[in-house]
Amino acid sequence: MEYNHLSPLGWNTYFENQITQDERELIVGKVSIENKTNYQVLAAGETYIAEATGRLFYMAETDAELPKVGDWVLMMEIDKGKAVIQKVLQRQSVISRKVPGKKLEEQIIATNIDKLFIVQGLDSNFNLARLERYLALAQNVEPIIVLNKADLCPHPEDIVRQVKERIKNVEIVVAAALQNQVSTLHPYIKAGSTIAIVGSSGVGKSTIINSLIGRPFMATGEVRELDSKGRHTTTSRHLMLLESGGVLIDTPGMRELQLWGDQYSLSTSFEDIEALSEHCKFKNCTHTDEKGCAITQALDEGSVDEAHWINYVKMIKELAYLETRQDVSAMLERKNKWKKIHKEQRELYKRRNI
Ligand SMILES: Nc1nc2c(ncn2[C@@H]2O[C@H](COP(=O)(O)OP(=O)(O)OP(=O)(O)O)[C@@H](O)[C@H]2O)c(=O)[nH]1
Ligand SMILES: [Zn+2]
Repeated sequence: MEYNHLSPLGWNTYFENQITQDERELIVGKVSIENKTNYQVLAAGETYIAEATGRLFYMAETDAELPKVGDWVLMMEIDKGKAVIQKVLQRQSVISRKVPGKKLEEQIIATNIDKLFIVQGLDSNFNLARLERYLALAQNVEPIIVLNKADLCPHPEDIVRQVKERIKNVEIVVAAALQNQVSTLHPYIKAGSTIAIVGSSGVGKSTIINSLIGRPFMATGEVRELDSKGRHTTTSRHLMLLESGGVLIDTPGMRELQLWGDQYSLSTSFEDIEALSEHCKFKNCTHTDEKGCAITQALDEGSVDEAHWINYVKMIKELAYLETRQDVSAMLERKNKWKKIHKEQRELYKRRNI
């Protein structure tokens, strides 16, 4: 395989099969930082500062189609260390949320992820409902719950038990990153696999990364040095290749995590409830006050936790709203876009006189 050298970064045949004969001359790279106006891209033995072509911007119907951290891109070198991104290869997985605020748009957190470390502190930050919400991000990736700051909790095993009672079939590890106790994470970090780290602000994501790589990760400095214009750019996601193998993606702490997806995103956190709902009398049961609802019956019997159910109903409502509105916004976007294209085409024809 002529792209063998890319496998430590997670390259595989899924991506290779997308490259046409004509595109074989282009440089393949992985987006490691997204800046305001450009990207840092890792390729064979070289780090590039790259911009997306105007065509790529023009063709993108939404921001989500533009290069994001974790993406495999095809580039053309224009100068030493500088390149232009021509194409984003189709993603194997996407972690995204709804943009904060009222807008109904997707915000991509990272792409082409194999595993997701969902971090929570074992201090006052610990919150089961929030864990259930973060698990909805893990589509097509393996989630691992990381309970950090074990040093601040007298009995971490009690919390682990609590999580296990509510969330089935998800691995849970305990860490104390400030004390460099992160060895519980090592088994998940393998050569060629990409892991994103998510969690609210202050749970210790950066401390975990620093402890894993054994030195402080000076992201801002590196970016300033690499930015061709020497500008101070605020970056929010960083992809790094570990010396021991494996790729880590750090993400900014999130204040609110609004969902972007469909009902299937709930199947990890609410596997038990979804299984029960098959026995509801009505197909469109909302599991609130219908007769013959298997879930409310289980609640009455005490076999389903009430807080777990309340969170399920809340999240399912949020997704249902999105599903009805998503179509509308997608349609509007497409419409505006086509209007723009038709207008430009007409102008082009006019200039060419055809
Ligand atoms: N006691 C204790 N404190 C920790 C631990 N891990 C991180 N901290 C502290 O928690 C605070 C936040 O840690 P960060 O690593 O900056 O958290 P973060 O998740 O990267 O935060 P954002 O960058 O805002 O998303 C810092 O003061 C850390 O020293 C831990 O295991 N135990
Ligand atoms: Zn029901």
